[in-house]
Amino acid sequence: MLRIAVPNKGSLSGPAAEMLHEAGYQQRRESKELRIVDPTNEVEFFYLRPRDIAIYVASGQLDIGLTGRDLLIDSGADAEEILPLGFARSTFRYASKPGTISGLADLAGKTVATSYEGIVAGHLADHGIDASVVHLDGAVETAIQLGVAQVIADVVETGTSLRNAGLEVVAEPIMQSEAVVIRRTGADPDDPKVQQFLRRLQGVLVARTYVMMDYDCRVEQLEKAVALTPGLESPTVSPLHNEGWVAVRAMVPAKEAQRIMDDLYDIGARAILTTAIHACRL
Ligand SMILES: Nc1ncnc2c1ncn2[C@@H]1O[C@H](COP(=O)(O)OP(=O)(O)OP(=O)(O)O)[C@@H](O)[C@H]1O
Ligand SMILES: O=P(O)(O)OC[C@H]1O[C@H](OP(=O)(O)OP(=O)(O)O)[C@H](O)[C@@H]1O
Ligand SMILES: [Mg+2]
Repeated sequence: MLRIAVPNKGSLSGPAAEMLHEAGYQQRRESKELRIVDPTNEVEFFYLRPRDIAIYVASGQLDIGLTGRDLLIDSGADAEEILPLGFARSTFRYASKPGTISGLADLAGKTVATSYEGIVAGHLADHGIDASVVHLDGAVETAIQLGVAQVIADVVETGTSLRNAGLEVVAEPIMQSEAVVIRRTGADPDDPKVQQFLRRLQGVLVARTYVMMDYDCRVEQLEKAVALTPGLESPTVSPLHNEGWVAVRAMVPAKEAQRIMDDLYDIGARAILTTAIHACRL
């Protein structure tokens, strides 16, 4: 049975459960459940604090985990990222009151408040900056106003929290984060159960990012049309009853679908339609 760690709270937990559900796995019915078994898929899910997931996975008791890249790095645990999941995207940045810090070097001698001490201490050391780090559990944006620190380092998504606290970002982002699948460093990369789990999640990612496009076009326009819709391998082309016409079917990135439909129309393709993909194995 594959043992998987899933975030039980916070920004990662809802989208992680949704993705696992889309991949065909049973998920817990209520938020107090800490462990469920999905017997059909031979998987056991452990609902753990997002911060603890890398530590559990590194210990070897759980095969894989879903967590944030920033949390993985912050933990310093002996675990590695094997698949990015495309949700909970954020940057991790320094911020301070406008006009107080102009670049990384100005952090020397200052106090930086953060919930991610591991990332920040590592970043400061890498840049040879001697600054103090104070650990806070959350709401770190308030630390400056209350005099605990002159600088904060925190997750930034829309920037609303910083703006509301009257702060601005300082220097380049420390890192880009998103939800990721992790496993213990050095674990067997060919474990068939893990591979099957990853294929299922990849299927969800493809279903979320691609649509199926169908259209009819004249044989003379086929090469131009296929250049617009190359598909993942190669498009399916079938003859139509009307001589001189073919039907084409290919997967296209959902974000580009409208532009591709316009371009296909311009070269004479007709009956252009898209349909959602619900599941996929590449
Ligand atoms: N606003 C956000 N947008 C995107 N990702 C976020 C956001 N806030 C936190 N994250 C991500 O969520 C993970 C942290 O999860 P965690 O549950 O510890 O904190 P949280 O989501 O802030 O929840 P809480 O603070 O309520 O406990 C990190 O990977 C972080 O990058
Ligand atoms: O750039 P934004 O879109 O504003 O998002 C970033 C904010 O979201 C998270 O906070 P959360 O609400 O989880 O509270 P916390 O600080 O207690 O973790 C994070 O710690 C930032 O404060
Ligand atoms: Mg938070």
